[in-house]
Amino acid sequence: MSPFDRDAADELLQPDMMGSEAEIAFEGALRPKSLAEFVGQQRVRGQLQLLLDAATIQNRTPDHILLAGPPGLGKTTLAMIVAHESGRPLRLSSGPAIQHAGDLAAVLSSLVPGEVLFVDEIHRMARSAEELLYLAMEDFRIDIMVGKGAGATSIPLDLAPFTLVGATTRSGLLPNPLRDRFGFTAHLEFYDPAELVHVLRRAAVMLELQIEESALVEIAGRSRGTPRIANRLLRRVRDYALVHGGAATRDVVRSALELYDVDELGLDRLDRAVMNILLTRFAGGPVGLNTLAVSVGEESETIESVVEPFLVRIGLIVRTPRGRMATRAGWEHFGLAAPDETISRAVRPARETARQPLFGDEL
Ligand SMILES: Nc1ncnc2c1ncn2[C@@H]1O[C@H](COP(=O)(O)OP(=O)(O)OP(=O)(O)O)[C@@H](O)[C@H]1O
Repeated sequence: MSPFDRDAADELLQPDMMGSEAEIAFEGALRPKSLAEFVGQQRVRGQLQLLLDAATIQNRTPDHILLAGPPGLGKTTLAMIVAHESGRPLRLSSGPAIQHAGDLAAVLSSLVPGEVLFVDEIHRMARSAEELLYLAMEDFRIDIMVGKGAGATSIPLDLAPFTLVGATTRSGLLPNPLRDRFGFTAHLEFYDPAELVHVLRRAAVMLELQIEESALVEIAGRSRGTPRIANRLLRRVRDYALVHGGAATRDVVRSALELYDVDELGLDRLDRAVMNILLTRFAGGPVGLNTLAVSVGEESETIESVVEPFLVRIGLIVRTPRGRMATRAGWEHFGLAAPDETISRAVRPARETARQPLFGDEL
């Protein structure tokens, strides 16, 4: 088997793939309800808290918020927290569901005063709807077009004040006029293993699973910095411990995750395919993102929003002005010798980070 093969891990490690109904229900139950309960993202939490407190003092709706970052890092959860903490109702929608200006007009005109409108994948909303949103965000007003051609007229419609919370994995795709209308943009970062251990410990309690601390650290190190994946791996470990009738120890975690081909760094089939092409066909790069995407038969959006941020973060590739390049650690992870001029980057030491004091005061 080539080091680039193995695909059983795919379903477990895809942060943008939702699982079974049971998993969705589990995710829902796990969502923290307040900023204080939300693990990690200390900076974003502080910024959001200030924004919400200021709105409360002034007795107005909080400013519009854009949440940007890879899938599974907690954007939906934060939107729910914004509504919960400010005591306002929440309406859920998504960019792909808004394919016409009329779809958005229907949602906006039915909002109650102060409602929080969450639009997931906002970069996938139709252009015509985006334009309608500019005025709505700025003045709480929309112009509805009636009729066609020369006889068309626009009827202004006042809206209830609302807070838009947009989520995107591709903030670069949002047109500037839309981006500029958000009072605050939060960039969510991948989680450190210590933070994931905290997320996992909370989930283990909900699953009524007895699990050793070292086992949590082991799962955290393989979770791609993503709480959704950490929780998903924990469920598989729970199954394994249940079937084999033992406590969830570090060895049990290793055996369970080996069964699912989740390697020590948490790489999946697509990561391996990208690394394979980069190392073997392009001699480690530099190579452009689109070329990589075409070579592995995947959308460049997926490579850019899911694969690349993770590979860069763990130090297997770097972005250079001429394209993406494999690092020395990237070559070595696949058991290949790096050319002399290769850039050195340490693989982000998942376990070592986790051995440091686990939680700061903010957790
Ligand atoms: N900071 C956190 N603390 C605890 N649990 C978290 C945290 N962030 C995310 N989770 C958990 O991870 C799961 C996924 O989170 P969520 O759905 O909010 O991610 P998302 O960024 O909206 O993903 P997507 O972009 O795919 O919709 C949820 O079960 C949530 O409870």
